Amino acid sequence: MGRSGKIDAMYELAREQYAAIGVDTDDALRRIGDVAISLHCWQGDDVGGFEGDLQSLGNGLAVTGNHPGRARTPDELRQDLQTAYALIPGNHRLNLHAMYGEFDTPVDRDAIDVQHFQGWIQWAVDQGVPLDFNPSFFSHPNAADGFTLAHSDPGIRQFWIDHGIACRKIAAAMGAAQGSPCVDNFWVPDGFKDTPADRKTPRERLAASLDEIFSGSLPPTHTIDAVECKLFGIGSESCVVGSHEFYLGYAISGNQMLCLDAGHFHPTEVISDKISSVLMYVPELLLHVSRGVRWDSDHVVTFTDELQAIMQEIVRGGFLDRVHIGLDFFDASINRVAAWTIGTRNALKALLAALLEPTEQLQQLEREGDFTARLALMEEQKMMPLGAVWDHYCQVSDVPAGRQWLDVVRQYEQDVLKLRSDASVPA
Ligand SMILES: C[C@H](O)[C@H](O)[C@@H](O)C(=O)CO
Ligand SMILES: [Mn+2]
Repeated sequence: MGRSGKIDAMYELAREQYAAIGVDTDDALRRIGDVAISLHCWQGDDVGGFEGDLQSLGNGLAVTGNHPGRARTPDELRQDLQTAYALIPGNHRLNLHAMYGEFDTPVDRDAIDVQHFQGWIQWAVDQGVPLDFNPSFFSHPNAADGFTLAHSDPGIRQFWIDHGIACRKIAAAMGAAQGSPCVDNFWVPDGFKDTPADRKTPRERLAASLDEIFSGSLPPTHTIDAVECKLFGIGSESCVVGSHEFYLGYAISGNQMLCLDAGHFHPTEVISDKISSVLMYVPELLLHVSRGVRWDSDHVVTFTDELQAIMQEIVRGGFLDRVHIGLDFFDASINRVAAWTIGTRNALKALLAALLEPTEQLQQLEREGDFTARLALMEEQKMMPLGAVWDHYCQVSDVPAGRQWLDVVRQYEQDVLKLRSDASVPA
């Protein structure tokens, strides 16, 4: 029997095994097929962007490593992304930062416009990859002292307000072109390295700036605003203006989507536990699925307990239609296409594992107070043949099952990535 036949046979056995505990694997596969994960463009070039002025990465973001093949142009980034999408089952999205526009001449952030994103919009339509968007409030001379929308200088604040307004218009144009809302996520780095004397006024300034940005009404069928909180960053260890409490309150009062990044809390604090609480008060949630190692280090997502818990919470709570799943990591020490592929495949594997749980049975046991059986069945679940269902999903999705995807990435590295050098950037 060939490999493909073996995958079919293993799936049939797995289907029986799951059916015996009341789980319909075909239904789980239908449901996962409807989930689009938003891949983050910034893994492909180490959060550099295409503004052409070689600003160093700042405002608490840091990428380490020098693996060959960083994308240097929008075309290279698109080619790399297409290589990754071809290795990931399902249809997914692209999360684009404003600094990744296509600029013939220098255009400052407050003056960017939809014309600078036409190449991306066309590519998204051609590829069937809907876009999400983010204003870029970092790596810019007007953010050099760590403050943007909460800056004490009204001129600097206005510059960033104009950037935020421009980005909402671009996101709405993307949503109109693709026929589905473009999630526009606001992460604002502002914060203090050392103990502030005044935490209140910067927060009032941030809220006022955001109010101005969000005052223009845009069709929710075109764009949905999200706001991303953070506990600390490099250089903002003592106080981040846009903290969790700040944005939870802001999103509830302004009806924005809240964004929870898995790396943005104390290392012992998990976002899986926050999902069901937050969704009682905000209509929708954006997740930045990331992996902090001791701090917000943005490691590639692996199949951790927390990743599994995040997906379990989404499925167990019936939240699949209210949670947007985005990725957020950047590792330049390994092949960047592999980083996307590993992280996205892991997110999907964890989601599939959650969809293959006997959720109703576990919740019934809990209602009855039978915590012994609940624990027993949760632990038995870990030995169920998830891998056989995953391989089948990859096979019917026409992407490599198992480790074969790595051969494709290695070949791409030889044929494409190793030929790139920073000394000869294509025009
Ligand atoms: C580049 C992204 O906007 C950034 O990672 C942001 O989402 C974040 O998480 C900052 O720590
Ligand atoms: Mn994030």
